Amino acid sequence: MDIQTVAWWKAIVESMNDGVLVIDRAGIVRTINPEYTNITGVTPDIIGKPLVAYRPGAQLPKTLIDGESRVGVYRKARGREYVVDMAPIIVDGEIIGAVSVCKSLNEVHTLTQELAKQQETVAELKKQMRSIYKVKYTFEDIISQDSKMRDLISIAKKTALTNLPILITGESGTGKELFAQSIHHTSLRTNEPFIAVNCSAIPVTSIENELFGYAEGAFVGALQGGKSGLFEMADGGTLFLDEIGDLSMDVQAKILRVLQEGSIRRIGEVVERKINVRIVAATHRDLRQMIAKDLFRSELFYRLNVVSIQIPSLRERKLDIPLIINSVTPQSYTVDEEVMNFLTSYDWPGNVRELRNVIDFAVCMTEEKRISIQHLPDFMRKHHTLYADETRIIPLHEAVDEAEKKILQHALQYVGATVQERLKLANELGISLATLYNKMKKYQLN
Ligand SMILES: Nc1ncnc2c1ncn2[C@@H]1O[C@H](COP(=O)(O)OP(=O)(O)OP(=O)(O)O)[C@@H](O)[C@H]1O
Repeated sequence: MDIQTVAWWKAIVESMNDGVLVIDRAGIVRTINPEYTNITGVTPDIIGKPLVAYRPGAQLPKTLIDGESRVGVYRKARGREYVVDMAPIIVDGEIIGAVSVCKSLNEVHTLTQELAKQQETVAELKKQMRSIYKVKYTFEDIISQDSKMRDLISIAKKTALTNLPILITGESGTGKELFAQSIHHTSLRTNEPFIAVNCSAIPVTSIENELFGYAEGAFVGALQGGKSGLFEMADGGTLFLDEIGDLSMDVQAKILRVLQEGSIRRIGEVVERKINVRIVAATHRDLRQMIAKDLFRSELFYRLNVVSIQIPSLRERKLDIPLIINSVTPQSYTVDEEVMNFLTSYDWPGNVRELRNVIDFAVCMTEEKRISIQHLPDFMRKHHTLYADETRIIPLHEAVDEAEKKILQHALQYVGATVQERLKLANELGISLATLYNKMKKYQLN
């Protein structure tokens, strides 16, 4: 080696952040760098002397004999702690020396402390995430004295403790999410996240990104570092897939795959990520009918419908109406008997949600802490005049409108939003598709 090359290698070794000591084939120390002195306290006067004479416990000379590398050897000398990696230096198949590279344990301690700090931050963030995704409702919040509802609550409580998928069906506002939250609360996953996804509210173009996440650069506008999806966020907890009947066949197939494999693949990524998620799905649609029309995958239905909870509409459990009214009305308020009777006989297309809204509104309107018919929303007062007072003569067109609205409201609950389904409904109703859309607009039905 010429002088320039030797100077070059010396400069490299001296600039290293790890301590370096090199011995030749005879076990004589040929070089050490300043960091070696920093870490071990051994000064450069060792150079040119046999290592074992200076450091009797040194293992580096063994490397000369067996040619084996030694990694992470712990050493403590002169009150200093460090770890050493040792390797033979081989040229043309012959061991011509050995090198020892050491790292101070102070640095390792600092890194360990830094790691522990980061782990604490991750644990704290996880805790915060759990509190964000904590459920609000429990089974105690489900108000009902209906025997069918009591049976459903009992089934839900029992199955909550398992990992079985649950499918909750029922009209809008019947309490599907209330059941889903209560199930999570009672389950062993209660301290893990409850993630609710309204499948009908997420645009078709982003539903897959939201559910499965994506890798960096998966598409234009993808976040740096990629993004985890809702399945990943719910890991360890419960994923509530609300309005599952509104998902395209394509997305249904992908969800089915996730459930079968127990793992997800972010969009644009090839690695599979294991997930442990309990699925509770809900819909107001008749999935069996959708299967018959090739709008829902039967394999997914059977996978989700392991436990089936079919919540009856409020009009099918009228006894619950006064109970719910009383629970929503503040204690110091009274409700006129006329109001109670009228609300109990009403059909409640929006179920418990609509009933709660009507009472909240009436409580706001009354000034004497007494709810009478006049405090109900306009559309209900109209309905009351139409139906409650049978002796009163009302314009026929108002009665016809009201009846028409009720029929449409009811029918629309059971059909999807596609043109084909609406056309089929229009045919069943004996009107054209255009007339159906006009009437939906007139009565503000979606
Ligand atoms: N049996 C019940 N007792 C008390 N409150 C109820 C009951 N059922 C529903 N509610 C209340 O009614 C509202 C609507 O309930 P929830 O959101 O669970 O209905 P949903 O069936 O999931 O509706 P959607 O299909 O429109 O999403 C909530 O405020 C919920 O607390």
